[in-house]
Amino acid sequence: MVLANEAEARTWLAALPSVSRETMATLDQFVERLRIANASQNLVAASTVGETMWVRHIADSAQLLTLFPLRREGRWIDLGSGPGLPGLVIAILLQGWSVRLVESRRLRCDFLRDCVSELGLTNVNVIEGRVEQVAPAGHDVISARAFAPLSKLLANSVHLAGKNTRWLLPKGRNAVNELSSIAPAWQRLFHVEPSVTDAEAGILVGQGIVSD
Ligand SMILES: C[S@@+](CC[C@H](N)C(=O)[O-])C[C@H]1O[C@@H](n2cnc3c(N)ncnc32)[C@H](O)[C@@H]1O
Repeated sequence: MVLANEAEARTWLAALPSVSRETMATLDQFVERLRIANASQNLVAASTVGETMWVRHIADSAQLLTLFPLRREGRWIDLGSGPGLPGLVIAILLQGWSVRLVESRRLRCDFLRDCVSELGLTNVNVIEGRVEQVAPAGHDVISARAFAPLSKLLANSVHLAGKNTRWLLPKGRNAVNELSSIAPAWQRLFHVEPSVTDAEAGILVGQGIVSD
């Protein structure tokens, strides 16, 4: 199944477990802030701002929740969040979870902090800095969209993972190639799931770490 347009994306999202009318309203607020901010800083591709924001960004982020057994609480970290994709969308959808957004660019962090405050989110921590410098800590989920090539991503973030960590890595049309580029021991931890927003795109889903 691939979402064909904005109306389908909204309907699909509204049918996810625990997505209330209030949640949809908060997502609408986020989309509006993204549209406005994109006029002054390049947060998302301009071609996606008019007609495909819900498919390309909101549903594309939210689909990560369908790829593992969801608990009520947990610790999620999103690497290279940019304007909060997927991390801020996840924080809106999973208000029982603690969500950390790591982003190195100050202006983007300003946008994230403004959104957190305007949307009244209490479960988000914006970390302004580089992923590789975040203090070692365990997380239940690590996500990263369009952040870094897979081998570099893993090398720079393994200190944030443990044996139970779920990796959720949207990799677009290059998912299979990227997976084949890493060491076999790491490859065995991952598989590719299809994306609901692009028939040719894949999401790398992994579990745990390779210990030496
Ligand atoms: C291509 S953008 C993707 C943003 C967002 N994940 C998305 O899908 O729209 C990559 C983001 O990662 C950030 N970034 C790059 N290297 C980083 C690092 N080492 N630590 C933290 N953020 C980084 C960039 O500033 C940029 O906002």
